[in-house]
Amino acid sequence: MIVTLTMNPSVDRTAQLPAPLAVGGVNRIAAVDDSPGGKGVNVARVVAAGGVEARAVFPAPPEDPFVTMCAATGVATSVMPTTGAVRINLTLADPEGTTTKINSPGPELDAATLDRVRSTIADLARDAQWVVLCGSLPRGVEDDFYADLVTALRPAGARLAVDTSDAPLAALAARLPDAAPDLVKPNGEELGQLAGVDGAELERRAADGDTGPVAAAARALRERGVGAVLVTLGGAGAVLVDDDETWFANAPAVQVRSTVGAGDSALAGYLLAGARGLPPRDRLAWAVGHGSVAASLPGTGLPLGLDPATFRATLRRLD
Ligand SMILES: O=P(O)(O)OC[C@@]1(O)O[C@H](CO)[C@@H](O)[C@@H]1O
Repeated sequence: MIVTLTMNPSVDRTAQLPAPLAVGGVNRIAAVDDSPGGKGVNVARVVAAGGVEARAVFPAPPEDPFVTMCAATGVATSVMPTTGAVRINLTLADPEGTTTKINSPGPELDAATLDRVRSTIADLARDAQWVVLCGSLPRGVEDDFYADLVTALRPAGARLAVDTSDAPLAALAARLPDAAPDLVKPNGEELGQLAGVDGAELERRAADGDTGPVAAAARALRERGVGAVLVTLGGAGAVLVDDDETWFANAPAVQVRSTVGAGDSALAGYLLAGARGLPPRDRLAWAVGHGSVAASLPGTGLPLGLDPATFRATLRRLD
């Protein structure tokens, strides 16, 4: 089983604009769609659709519309009861595939909810292959919540993945190697935050076809105890450092409609390939295959139940 934790789930509201966003102007919406989101919820949905048991853990009021939306997807959930309504994250999507995301802070969590989350995750970790800690931390949660969880869950034996950004990511980086996860899935900017280098420069170089600096930063993280590093670079492809191998995959040519959920789908693809015992190059091919299909779908569109025969990534070994 793969367990995901989403501390700050969201109703993902996608507003389709008929023309590119006019900042400072009046924008009219052509269509609106709501779907259940939050990184761990997305990962669990893709993993379950790929045929591997998954469970999404998140705090929410039991009567919140978000809980009903999640139930309708069929994904198994453990809802940690809270009182603050689940946030609404807005995506402004234009016809050229540019997405502007406006994420809300989310409701504050109290100490009792945090205790419940910790003990539920610790129980589930005993029977899980992976526990995946995902997304931003809402108010009331200390920045080192994920770093503490990695340390606390280590004896349970499940492998641990973290996909977060900004302050919680910086807190994790400051606690390496003691709080080193088995997998991190940064984008270029987040890799910079983790490795203490300029992430914008990593992204610029990768966009120019030079993935050497990304690979070097990812390898440096392995030297600080992180098991594997899956770096998603959008249209510039992806890099995986895993089992002492470094691989690059180009991004398959797709018409990009919305990148929301593409990174989560890539992470799920990696986990699905791993569940089949496939080696690093295939784990990266599956990651890129799932990520690129997600990017081709509107809103928080997820690749649910893909045929691996359709994956088109070109892979190159970098070491
Ligand atoms: O605010 P966070 O927790 O960093 O990210 C939340 C979010 O942007 O991540 C998912 C896409 O990765 C969306 O479903 C969701 O709206």
